[in-house]
Formats: sequence, structure tokens, C-alpha cells
Amino acid sequence: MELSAKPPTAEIIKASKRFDTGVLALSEVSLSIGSGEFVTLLGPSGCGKSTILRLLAGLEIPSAGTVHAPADDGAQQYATAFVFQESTLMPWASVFNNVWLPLRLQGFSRSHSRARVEAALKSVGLEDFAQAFPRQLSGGMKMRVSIARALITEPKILLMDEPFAALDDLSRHRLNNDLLHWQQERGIATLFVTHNIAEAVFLSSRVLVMGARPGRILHERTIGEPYPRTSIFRDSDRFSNHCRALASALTLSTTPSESS
Ligand SMILES: Nc1ncnc2c1ncn2[C@@H]1O[C@H](COP(=O)(O)OP(=O)(O)OP(=O)(O)O)[C@@H](O)[C@H]1O
Repeated sequence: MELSAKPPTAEIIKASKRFDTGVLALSEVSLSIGSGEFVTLLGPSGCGKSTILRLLAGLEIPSAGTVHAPADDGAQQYATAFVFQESTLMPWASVFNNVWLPLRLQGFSRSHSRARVEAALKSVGLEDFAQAFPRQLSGGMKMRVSIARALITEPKILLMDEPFAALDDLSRHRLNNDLLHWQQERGIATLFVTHNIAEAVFLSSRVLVMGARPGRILHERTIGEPYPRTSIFRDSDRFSNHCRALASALTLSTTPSESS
């Protein structure tokens, strides 16, 4: 694959993270996410996937190494958007008010924000649910609201921490298709965390396999399948081959090495 001349949207260079408890969560991790790229972190529980997202979001600082993430600016305060496994919606607020929140925090009035909130809800298929409350929505719908809230500020990078792990297979499948559509349409660089190999293959242009104790990147696989991706790709031998290769890399990553 030809390397882009454009600088990456986000980059981590030899970052280590030791928490106050003494846990070395990451050891000399380097990665970059190019403009519009979809990169996934795959790895055993506790290998530091969330810590990498938190470093890029500025929620943690590295103990060593460097983190370059897109900076917020005056015109667009939220260069980074974070979507968690829990939809983290305000239960007392309507769907409209939940999606409006980041704009409200930037000082935009309800009337000034109306068109953008309505467009965001339409793009995730929830235009008829603006006045509903989170308790009235399914898990998949709540996740759609959460994604609409993340996309409304037009972030430069989208960080997603196992967003679909709690959903049933059908909702997850639909959200995989829709997420790719939204991500490709907007060209947002995305760093996605999952434990699901098939999900990683379907969504990503690159998959990084991590190993634990201390967390580090052990294997990288490019998924050279062009976008848009459809069920034809899911049903193909190419898809199965990628899944097999990643499953075997994951098995190796969880096998303790003699030196650790
Ligand atoms: N604030 C913290 N203080 C101390 N240790 C922490 C903290 N946050 C994470 N850790 C530890 O750092 C390691 C990496 O955690 P992290 O949550 O990044 O892993 P993960 O790969 O996202 O795990 P999972 O797949 O289970 O969500 C773990 O051993 C965890 O217990």
C-alpha cells in the first residue's frame, strides 16, 4: 500500500504508561492513524486498549513517549469524540437534548442548533425519536443516539471503546454496516476497540493485535478490501482468511513469552 504524504491524524510514539498503582499498562507503544483511516485494536482483556484511547483523548498522560492528537480549536471545540460501550446518555433528557449537549456546551442555543441536531438524528435513522427518552429506546437505538452526539461536532478523530459489545448480533451487524457508512461519508479517522475478530475485519483498513503485561502491539494486519464493504465481503474466502490469521495472531499474543 502506498503511504500517504499527509501527516497522520493522530500518532503515538513509543508511549509507555505506568499507573500510580505500579501497573505497567503500556510499554513503548507506537501507532498512527491516517486521515480517514479505520484502525482497530484487538487484544486480550487488560492489554491496554482503553488506555491507548484515553491517551489519545487526553484523559491520561503517558509516563514516557509522545502522543499527538488533533487539537481542539476555537471554531470547533471537540476535535476528538469518544463513544463508550455504555451509551452514557443523560436519562432525564430527551434524545434531542442529548445530541444537542456538545453544541450547548460550546454555547450554541437550542434554536441555533436545531437543524444540526435534526440532521444528525436523521443520519442515524432516529428522526422520529427526538422527543423520546433513553429509557424508551432499545440498546441499538441508544448507541445510535450516542454516535449522533459524537458526530455532531464533526470531530477529526472518533475513538470507540467496544461500542457494540453489549448488543445482540442483529443490532451489531446493522450498526457495523451503518458505522462504516457514516465514517466513510465523513472521512473521520477512527480508532476502534473490539474483542470480536469478524467485526474488526469487516470494519478496518488495519488491525493492530496487542499482547498483555505489559501492553504492546505485536502484530499488524492490513485489510486491503476496498470500501464500501458489503455482505459479499463477509461471505468471502478473503474475509475468512483475515479472520483466521488474526485469530492465530491473537492466540500467540496471549501465550506468555519465555522472556516475560
Ligand atoms: N486508572 C488506573 N489505575 C490503575 N490501573 C489501571 C487504571 N486503568 C487501567 N489500569 C490497568 O491497566 C491495564 C490496562 O487496562 P485497560 O483498561 O487499558 O485494558 P483493556 O485492554 O482496555 O481491557 P478490557 O479489554 O478488559 O477492557 C489493566 O491491568 C488495568 O487494570
